Amino acid sequence: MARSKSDPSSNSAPDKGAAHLTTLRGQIDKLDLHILELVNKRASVAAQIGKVKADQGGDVFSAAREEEVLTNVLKAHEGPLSTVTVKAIFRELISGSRAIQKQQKIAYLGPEYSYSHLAAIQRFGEAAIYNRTANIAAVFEELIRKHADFGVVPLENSTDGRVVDTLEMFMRFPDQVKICSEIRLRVRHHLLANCAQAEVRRVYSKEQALSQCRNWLSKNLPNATFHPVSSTADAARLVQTEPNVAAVASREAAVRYNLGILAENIADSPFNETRFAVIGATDSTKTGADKTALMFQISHTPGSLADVLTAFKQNKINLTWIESFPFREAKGEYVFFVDFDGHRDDTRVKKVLAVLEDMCESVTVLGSFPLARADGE
Ligand SMILES: C=C(O[C@@H]1C=C(C(=O)O)C=C[C@H]1O)C(=O)O
Repeated sequence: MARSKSDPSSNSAPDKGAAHLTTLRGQIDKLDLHILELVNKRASVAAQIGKVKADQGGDVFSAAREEEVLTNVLKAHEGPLSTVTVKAIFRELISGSRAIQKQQKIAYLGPEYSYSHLAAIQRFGEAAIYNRTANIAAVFEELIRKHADFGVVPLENSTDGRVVDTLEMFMRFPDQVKICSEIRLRVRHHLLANCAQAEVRRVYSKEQALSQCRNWLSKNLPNATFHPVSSTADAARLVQTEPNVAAVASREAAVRYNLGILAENIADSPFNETRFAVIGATDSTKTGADKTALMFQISHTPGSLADVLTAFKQNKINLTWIESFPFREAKGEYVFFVDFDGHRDDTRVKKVLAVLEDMCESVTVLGSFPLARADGE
């Protein structure tokens, strides 16, 4: 159809707009090529670093150096991109740089898209190889047999507390694995299904996830029954196979199993976070903002725990976590797990460790590692 003079599409404003868009897109095309050149230059330098490490026998993954890289970048960052976006970009740049040196194999508690898998991807990015295992013990075993370079295991959840299976494995292999990094993952549970909410009769999820959403589920699905399964991702898989069922699982599980999200963020507590440990053959070098994880066993006598805690107090060391765990080999005795601020190379940490060596029946430094940022920070 021919355009008349009164046709608004014929006036010059849209033409100008279109021309402006072409100019701006031209700028983006140029910038993209420049970015591409720079990221590949960065990767070439990382490859050279890899050669130096191969000659000197250094590890490909350095949690301390990666923290330094991220701190430098975030300090300089002024927007307009969000911090989350910048972190995601650098996570993948670093992931690719590691893979150029040597592709890292990461063992995690499966199945795919479990929260352990999401935590592992948050730490190691898309360029790593991920090996899922059926249980937490197998993550440790994969590492000890050198089938994996690193393992990712859950330590504690803000709602459910400690993860017993992980602590038990540290007790079983006290000297064979070290914590080299920690990951804080915000756990966001969603209700996933391929039917309407009113049609849901059964809800599957991991026991802990069902318990973390208990109030929401009973209020919003009064006619449904709740069934614990081995993982949230497995629950999502089951939804594909049965009618009128839903799963409590992650957004990523919804994408993987092609399910709709009926309700978002259904956990009863708005803050739900799981802390994971990255385990490897060695721990991390000092960054200046570090934590140390320790496991110790004390005699079953009055005041022995108080004496240990006093040693921390006297050296002005802040404890960030403490858990007691029954020691299987001696009835009534306990093993304690503590996390505290500082690196094992710090003078005051060395002092407290020396005191503990004298006081305790056994002391194992599980590792020093950079303080994790909160998910999204
Ligand atoms: C390049 C290095 O190797 C790895 C990759 C890093 C990066 O891409 O910046 C940083 C630390 C290492 O995990 C390095 O050690 O500097």
